Amino acid sequence: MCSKRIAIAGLGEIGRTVARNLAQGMPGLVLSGIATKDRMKAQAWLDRESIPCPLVSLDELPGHADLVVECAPADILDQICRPMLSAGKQVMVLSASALLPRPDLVGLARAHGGQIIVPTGALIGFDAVSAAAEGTIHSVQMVTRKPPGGLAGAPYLVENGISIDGLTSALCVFKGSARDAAAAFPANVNVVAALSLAGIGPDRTTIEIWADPAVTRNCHQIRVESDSASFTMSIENIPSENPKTGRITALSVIAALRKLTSPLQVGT
Ligand SMILES: NC(=O)C1=CN([C@@H]2O[C@H](COP(=O)(O)OP(=O)(O)OC[C@H]3O[C@@H](n4cnc5c(N)ncnc54)[C@H](OP(=O)(O)O)[C@@H]3O)[C@@H](O)[C@H]2O)C=CC1
Ligand SMILES: O=C([O-])CC(=O)C(=O)O
Repeated sequence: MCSKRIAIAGLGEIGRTVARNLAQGMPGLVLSGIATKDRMKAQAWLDRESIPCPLVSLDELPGHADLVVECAPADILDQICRPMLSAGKQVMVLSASALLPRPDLVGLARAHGGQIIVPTGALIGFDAVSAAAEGTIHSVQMVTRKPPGGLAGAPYLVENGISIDGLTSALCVFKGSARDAAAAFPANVNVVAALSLAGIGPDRTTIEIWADPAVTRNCHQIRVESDSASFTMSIENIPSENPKTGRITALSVIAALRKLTSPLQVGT
């Protein structure tokens, strides 16, 4: 049987870990292409890691892959998804914040037999949330606490003149819907965008975001009330070299990729 060809768009924190694991060998999967911005930097990294893999442009991805792992800046989501989905292929999307204002991408996938896969990423419990969504979910509330460095530069902070430099106590910098949070903090709370897609949607899912100098991890707490169960979940993510991104994110992608071909699947 032919291996499924997996390409990576964006060779940063997540992309490098996924590339390494695919290159080391994952059953039924082969690393078939990488699209990145700085090709010289990417080639130097591939040479250092002894990973043989063609570097391709975003529009060449459909010719090289059955599935693309999108782990690039949110503003190029369209450029990655449209050619793949139009060709009836799969995209695993990490920039979940950028999906919320683009429901047409789901329509494109439907029209051409493609698929968008949003992995659990830096969060937890999408199995229970999607099971509860088969019944009636009354509310999904999330509270995120990050070290100030994990929120620095977010458009909402800049546009509203909110300074988080030198904070000595926790500051609530945002309270609102997942939809508004995704627009306000596009590189910081992809987690709530993904959670909203698993559950009751971006307008009814709510989030508080705190800049907290007392935490060293990206901490997320979720409370779900439904007609089948009430549950509370929390996760404390160790930041990777990119302080905005928890280490577990790339591992979630690897686990999701492994499920694509595994003879045993555990969890919804
Ligand atoms: N769903 C979730 O739970 C989570 C989602 N994320 C999201 O995942 C995405 C990736 O995160 P992360 O790996 O930490 O990000 P990084 O910033 O570490 O890496 C992004 C990479 O994208 C590359 N890139 C920039 N422009 C282009 C382009 N035009 N074409 C191809 N590649 C490009 C950059 O390449 P170069 O180095 O050449 O500039 C960079 O290496 C982000 O959108 C992030 O917000 C993050 C954490 C959790
Ligand atoms: O959602 C994100 O973009 C990242 C995040 O909160 C985390 O890694 O904990």
